[in-house]
Amino acid sequence: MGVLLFTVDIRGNTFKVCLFFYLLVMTPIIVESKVRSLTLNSIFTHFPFQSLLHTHDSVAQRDFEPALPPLPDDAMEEDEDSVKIVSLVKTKDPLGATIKKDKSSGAIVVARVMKGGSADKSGLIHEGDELKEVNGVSLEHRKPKEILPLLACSEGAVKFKIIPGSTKEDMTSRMTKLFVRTLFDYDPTEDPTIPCKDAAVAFRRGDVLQVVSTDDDTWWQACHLGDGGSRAGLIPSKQLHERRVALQRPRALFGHQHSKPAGDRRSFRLGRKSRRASKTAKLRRWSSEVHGTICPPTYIEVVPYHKEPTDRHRLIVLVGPSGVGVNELKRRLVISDPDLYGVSVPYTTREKRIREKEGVNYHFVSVQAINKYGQYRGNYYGSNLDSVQRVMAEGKVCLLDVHPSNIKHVYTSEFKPYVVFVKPPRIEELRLTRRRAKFVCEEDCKQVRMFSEEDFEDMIDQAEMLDSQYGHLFDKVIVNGDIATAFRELKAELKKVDNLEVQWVPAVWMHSTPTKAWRSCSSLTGWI
Ligand SMILES: Nc1ncnc2c1ncn2[C@@H]1O[C@H](COP(=O)(O)OP(=O)(O)OP(=O)(O)O)[C@@H](O)[C@H]1O
Repeated sequence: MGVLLFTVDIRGNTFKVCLFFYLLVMTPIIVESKVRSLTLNSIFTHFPFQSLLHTHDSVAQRDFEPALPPLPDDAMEEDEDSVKIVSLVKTKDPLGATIKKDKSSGAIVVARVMKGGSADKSGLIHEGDELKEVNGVSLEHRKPKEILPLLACSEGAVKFKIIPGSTKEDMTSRMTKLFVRTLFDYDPTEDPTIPCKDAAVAFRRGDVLQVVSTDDDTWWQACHLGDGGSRAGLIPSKQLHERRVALQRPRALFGHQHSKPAGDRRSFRLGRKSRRASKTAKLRRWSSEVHGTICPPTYIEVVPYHKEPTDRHRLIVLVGPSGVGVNELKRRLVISDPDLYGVSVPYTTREKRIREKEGVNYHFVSVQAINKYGQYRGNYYGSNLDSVQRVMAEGKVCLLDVHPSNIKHVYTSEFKPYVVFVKPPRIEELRLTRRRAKFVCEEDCKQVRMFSEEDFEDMIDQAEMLDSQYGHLFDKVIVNGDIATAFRELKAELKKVDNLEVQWVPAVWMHSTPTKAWRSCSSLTGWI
């Protein structure tokens, strides 16, 4: 008896149907049942064999595929090749595409296909495709917002009648591999211009995103680091964010603000001397003038930095308004581990306070000696780079206290600065902690500083200004309310930074020229 062997391919699964086994098993049974005389015909009419033949026929006729709806009559009127019926199975995730009305033709077209979304994975829907129908409902003369409910209420398979766009490019070849750190907050729920809120990616300042497409001048596509391979979403392009900031200064748009809005303290300020109000207004005016002349921070390209055991520690830059506790935190760090932490003693033109020591807290110098450094509250502060290099060469973590405007001098691969912003807490907590601290400090025979209400207000005002002007430079914000808590948090953070195997640092530190992906992002430039 011959062996009949055939192989069929059902949706990629290979099923080998081997009649040999059927006959091998069945023949002895047939023999035992005294049906030697049965003809081949009777074998073929046997039920299991019939089922086998039926299966074969189904596979041969591809009966297993989902039934497509009948081609609509009017489809025949159009060029046969240009009409596509696409059936996508809808999961709880969105389809991952946005639509718009083409201004010239009035047609509904696919505006964007999100990388990794259902539409993208299907490979059947592309940017520029014209949507004619959804589940048999014509989209003619409909607005995009009328179409969304049609999609929302459809369950299971959603059927589209599509006229493929004329410019179908290979999307994968256009995908960029670009990592950026975001330098502003973005909350799509507060952005009325986003084409589709569900298709957007929210982020906080400092997040690292993988940008997968910069094709569109207005909306880029990106996903959070670690979400690689998952669905990308829309983020404002660099150009869009710059335009928005130019139109609506001085604060970042559509995002949470890191520093407390002035409203917190406004009630306190009412009735205070007008001198305070005019001082604050002056600071704000200066801030918006500065913002008016420079590009607002948007994104900075970052690359992974793999720290080798032989690499020097990164420079730790501590910034904050005067009196917030930068020196106190530095002092505690050095006491806690003098072999690990070292300081570069800064220079200042301000007066020496009681019990401050020359060469320990500061080098106290005249204005003439230091005026090349940055100005801050009427006093000059500065640090000497040689002394920073000396501390780092000793293999220590160098703690540097500078005004943020001077960070640019150490923003290099040599120092790889990690910037910590020490921020004051709310004014109520400032009053409580700083006044209580007086007694603790006195018992401990340490330097005591008396703060006035005006000092607290100044500290909070300055913190807001620093945050709005230099916030994009900050890697970490520590609120110095309770000193023990702030110190613990800072120490843990520095330890983490020192031990992290992979750190995302500005690409300019690692490459002398921007990467190919960054160059491809048209007008992306430095931000400082
Ligand atoms: N969280 C805190 N609770 C109570 N007292 C604090 C706290 N942080 C700092 N102080 C005290 O506040 C005073 C000012 O702190 P510090 O000198 O560290 O400020 P600074 O930020 O270095 O300011 P400057 O740059 O003007 O010297 C010190 O007496 C310090 O002990």
